Formats: sequence, structure tokens, C-alpha cells
Amino acid sequence: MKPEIIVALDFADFEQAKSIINKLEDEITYYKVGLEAFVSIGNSIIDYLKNKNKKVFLDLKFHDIPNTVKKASIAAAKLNIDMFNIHIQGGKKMISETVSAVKEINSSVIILGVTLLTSLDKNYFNEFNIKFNNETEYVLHLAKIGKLAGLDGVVSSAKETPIIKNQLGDDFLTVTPGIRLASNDINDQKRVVTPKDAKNMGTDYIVVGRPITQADDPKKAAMIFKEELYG
Ligand SMILES: O=c1ccn([C@@H]2O[C@H](COP(=O)(O)O)[C@@H](O)[C@H]2O)c(=O)[nH]1
Repeated sequence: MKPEIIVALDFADFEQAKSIINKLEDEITYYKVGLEAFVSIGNSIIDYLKNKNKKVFLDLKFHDIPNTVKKASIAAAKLNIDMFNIHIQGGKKMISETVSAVKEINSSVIILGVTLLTSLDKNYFNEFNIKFNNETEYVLHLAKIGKLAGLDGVVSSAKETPIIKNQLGDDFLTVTPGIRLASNDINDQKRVVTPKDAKNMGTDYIVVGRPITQADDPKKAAMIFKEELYG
């Protein structure tokens, strides 16, 4: 079913993360292990998910010189994960060398490029004197570089999915955080889209954290998201 929900396990405590995974039971198959969980808990959270036949998106957003990102990515790809990401702003050489090295040892792992974080909007361009008219132009520019360098897709807001799909093809994946029901708090996100709109925009995966993991009843919250997505 498209888009698939990826639940962001943003926890420092392994027991809290396990509790959410178990509360969500069969409602959710895909989980995102990000900086907080990986730095605090380590590989054991990935092993725990894989033992439960779950899929894992390792969201560490590597951004460094080509050799460092390539070596870190090779190590990541050996962790039995399904998807991970690097920053497109690391440059074409960093991306293409990483993609070639990783695909040689694990051809099925999905490699994504981070474009413009969903917590940022046009104000970021003024702050850093970036000469793009709007977020969409900037994200598309980065996505084009990512595709040419061999990435499988990008992390962006679902707002940018239609133009990415239109210009780079339907099989170039879009993984989109910043998803909120109309009733949810947007927290620190800026480029926010509802699940229904994300689906209509054609996105492949939506990433949802706090609206599910911090809900009084996470399973019920996940079911509400699924109802809006799949009816
Ligand atoms: O542009 C990006 C890239 C990654 N994220 C991550 O997604 C989740 C979103 O969590 P919410 O609680 O639903 O806001 C979080 O782990 C981020 O690190 C993102 O939000 N935007």
C-alpha cells in the first residue's frame, strides 16, 4: 500500500522504543532509527526490529568528505538495514563513490539523499544567502544531482513530491517526514503535509514520529493515520 508509513523511533531509552514497537504490533512494518536512538542504544535496536521481521530505515544523514561517508555507509549497509541516507550537499563525488561501494556489497539497500530538512523553509535561504526562489526549486536541484549520482531517491517534504516524480520519474523514491493530521501539533516542523495530501501527491513513504509515538494510545493513532491513507 502506498504510501507506506515509517514510524520514527526517536527514543534514547531502549525499553521505551521496545514498548512502542510492541504496542503498534502488526499495524506498522517499517521503523526509522535516527540519531538519538542509534547513538543511545546502538545496533541492538536494529537487531530487535529485524528479529521481529520489521524493516529498518537508518536515518543518520551522513555528511562528510567522500572517503568518510563511503566507509560509514559500507558499515551501515552491513547492519542488515533496508534503507539509509546521506546528505546530497556532500557533493556528487561523495554520493557516487558511496553508492558504487555500497551497492557492490548490498545491492538491495535503498540509498536516499537528504535535500532540504522539513524543519526549514524559505527563511533558511535568507540566513545562508542561498539564491533560489523557493524551497521546491532548491529541493528539485538537489534531487537532480542525487539522481545523476546514483541515489535511489530523496528525503524531502511531500510538498515537493509531484515535481520530483514529474521530472525524475516515478521510480525515483520520495520519503517524506513532516507529516501531520490537521489536528496534530506541528512541533519544530515547517514544511508539513497531511497524510491524505501526501498520498495524493504520490509520495512513496511517509515518516511519522511524535504524532504516533507520543500519543496517549499509539496504536489508535497509527490506525487513524492508516484510515486517512487507505480508507
Ligand atoms: O527533513 C527531515 C529529515 C528527517 N526527519 C526526521 O523524521 C522524523 C520526524 O519526526 P516527527 O516527530 O514526526 O516530526 C524525525 O525523526 C526527524 O529526525 C525530518 O523530520 N525531516
